Formats: sequence, structure tokens, C-alpha cells
Amino acid sequence: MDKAVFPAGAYCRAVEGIIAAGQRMDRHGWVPATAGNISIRLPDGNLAITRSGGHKGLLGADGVIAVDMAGVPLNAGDRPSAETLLHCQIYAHDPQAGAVLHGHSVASTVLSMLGGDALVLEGYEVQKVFAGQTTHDARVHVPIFDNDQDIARLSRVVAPHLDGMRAGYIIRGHGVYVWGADMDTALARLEGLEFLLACELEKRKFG
Ligand SMILES: CSC[C@@H](O)[C@@H](O)C(=O)COP(=O)(O)O
Ligand SMILES: [Zn+2]
Repeated sequence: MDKAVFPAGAYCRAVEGIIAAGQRMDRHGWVPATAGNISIRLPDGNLAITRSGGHKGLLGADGVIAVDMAGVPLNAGDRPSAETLLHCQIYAHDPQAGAVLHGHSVASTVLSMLGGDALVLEGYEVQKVFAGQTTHDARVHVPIFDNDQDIARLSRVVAPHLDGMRAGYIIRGHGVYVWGADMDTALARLEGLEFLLACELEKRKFG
């Protein structure tokens, strides 16, 4: 890809941010094997996103590619994340979204397989990491959608629920999608959500 189409340094900064995010997610154990995908919105409206199939904790610069908002690689032949459309959907829905993270934690996988179409988080101080939350004394709904290998079809199921989604969403038996205005915010929300999911899992173990 001709990186010169981007404002000086913007693409490189995005690649560095994605590599660092992958390492941080890997330290938590949220991107086992080749799981997870990570993206950043570029100043020209395109996206930098992880290439499909690599280990997200071991990314090099060639593990990140550019796609347009339809998920089409700018460099024909590049293979973006299999879940690119879910990233594009979030950016299209939320003009403030600047980074999107997807991981496969044990807690999100197990809790979502216990049934139900949402997790309700209540009473936790850390809920305040989510947009618009100012107190533990509130309920945060995290929707759970059934997994589907047809990502376009899955995105159509997610679409009507995106409005007002505060903490991201969970795909059953699969993992979480979280986003924020920039990578630091997205990572903070992911860490907050995963902390809360780990707490919920512990609570259920204790009955
Ligand atoms: C380890 S299989 C995980 C994949 O099927 C998928 O869910 C995933 O998160 C990573 O896919 P990728 O195409 O590398 O972005
Ligand atoms: Zn996944």
C-alpha cells in the first residue's frame, strides 16, 4: 500500500497503537491463538485493522493493513480480519468512535454460554469507566448476540441495538466488542468490562 496517501505519520501511529493494544490484550490472555481483532480510524476516514489470522500479541507492522469503510482493502489482495464488517459498522454508527477492540476472554466466553440475551452489571464502582456512567448505583446492560460465522448477517442482528450501547456487546461463546474515541479510551473500557465480567464469573462460582 502507498502509505503516502495518509497525513504524515498518521498511519504509522495507528499501526504502533494497534501493535501495543495487541500486546496489552495478550498480557491479559484475551487474544489466545489467532483470536481477536483491532482497528483505528484514520484521519482520511479509512481504517487501519489487523490482518486476518495472525497472533494479536505478536503483531509486526505487516500485521496491520488499511481498509475503507466498506471493509475493502486499499491494497488489493490484503486479507483483513474476518470480522472487519463489525468494526466498519461501529465506526459508521458512531462518528466519535476512533478505535475498536475485540477479544476472546474466558469470562466473556463462559458467561455468555450460561444463557440469556444480556448481562446486567450493577453495583460496581468500575461501571464508571463506561460512557455516561457516574455512579455504581445504576444498571449497565451488555447485550449478548448468538454467534454466527456469517458476519454480515451477525452485523444485521447487532445493528438495531447499537443506539445507547454503553459498554459494548458480547457474542455468545466468542468474545466482546468494545470501542472508544481513541485507543486509550477503548482499552480502558475493555479492561473495565473484562474486570466486571471476571467479577461476575467469580460471583456465579460462589453461587
Ligand atoms: C482463533 S479463531 C478466531 C476467529 O474466528 C475470529 O473470531 C477472530 O477473533 C480472529 O479472526 P481474524 O480474522 O484474525 O480477525
Ligand atoms: Zn473473534
